[in-house]
Amino acid sequence: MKAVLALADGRIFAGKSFGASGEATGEVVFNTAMTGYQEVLTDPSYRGQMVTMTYTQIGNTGINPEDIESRQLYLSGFIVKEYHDFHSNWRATMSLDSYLKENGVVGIQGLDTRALTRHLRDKGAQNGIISTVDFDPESLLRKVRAVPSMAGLDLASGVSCDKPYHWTEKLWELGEGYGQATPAELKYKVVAYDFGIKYNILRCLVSAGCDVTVVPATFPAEEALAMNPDGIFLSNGPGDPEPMTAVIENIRKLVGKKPIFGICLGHQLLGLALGGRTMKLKFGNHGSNLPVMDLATRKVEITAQNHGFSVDIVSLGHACELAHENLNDQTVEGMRHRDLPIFSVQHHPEASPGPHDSHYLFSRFVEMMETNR
Ligand SMILES: NC(=O)CC[C@H](N)C(=O)O
Repeated sequence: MKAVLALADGRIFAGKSFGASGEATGEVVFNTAMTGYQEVLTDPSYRGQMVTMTYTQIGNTGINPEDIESRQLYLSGFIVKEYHDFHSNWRATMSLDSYLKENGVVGIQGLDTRALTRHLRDKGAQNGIISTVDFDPESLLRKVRAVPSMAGLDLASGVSCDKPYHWTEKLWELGEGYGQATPAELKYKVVAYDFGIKYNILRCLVSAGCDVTVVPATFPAEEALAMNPDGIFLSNGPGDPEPMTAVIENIRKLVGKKPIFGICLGHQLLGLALGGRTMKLKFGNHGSNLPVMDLATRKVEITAQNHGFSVDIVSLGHACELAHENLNDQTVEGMRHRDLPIFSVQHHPEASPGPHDSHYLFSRFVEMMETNR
């Protein structure tokens, strides 16, 4: 079946339908990861976006019940060069096509994703529409131009959990699967704010010895502090951090009270709570092969990233120093508070998908909690 992708600036790509049929809109971004499409599909930070993979063959490893990063698929469309229906993987239980169909995610394949990626790099990430029912350029452009821009959208509130819960699952190990932590292993009490948290962050925290209680985005700071945690964690999540004013105000009440570690949206929210500004990048960073320097050790790590916004470090004045730098676009990759036990990173140390170079950040958080007990 035929499918088309129309971008808001008028560029149209023709391809074939896979996954669910119908129509979907969202901000089109490209992801440079060569593996891990299942983790990409279930990353809540992609809510409101349609993802194109720059890797050309997608579907070969099928879908398995283990590599999921949240309870559902959040992205609104999936764009690939060559979809492979014949999967071969000892863990696979179904095909990517069936998975997308079952979850109502519209896909398009057989288009020139290299041309699409170059277009997004030149013109910037922008809204798009995938359709298997309407092929009229005028009508498609009318529909895509009615979609609100990602800048200014608070999308995190809709993906957070409803009530607090406890998480005890550890990292995956070959031959073992996901282990469960015993109470004796969990030495540091952590309250983790869920703005669209990825499961592997929770697993990394537990494997590092954290006793994790996940709380909704709106959970009052006073109640979090009443739980007397050793540290607070601020998660990743979708959308623009700036309109999340109530959340930012709440984080402000936690600053100076407990050690804080933030990842991605959590890092951006922390930047805003500390008085800084955030801005939208031209096309952001989405992939699992992005070089970052830890400025404390001068070591370069290859990281997983998925963001379209960035913290302006200058806007934070003297309060925070730059701790990590993105070596591709020189954007702020991490910051450290000069006086308080607070640090955060823009990339995803939990990977999933991606290399484990940055796992050490979870140990840094634990050390910080230990020193500030
Ligand atoms: N992965 C994330 O937390 C993404 C943060 C934010 N939505 C951005 O696009 O920059």
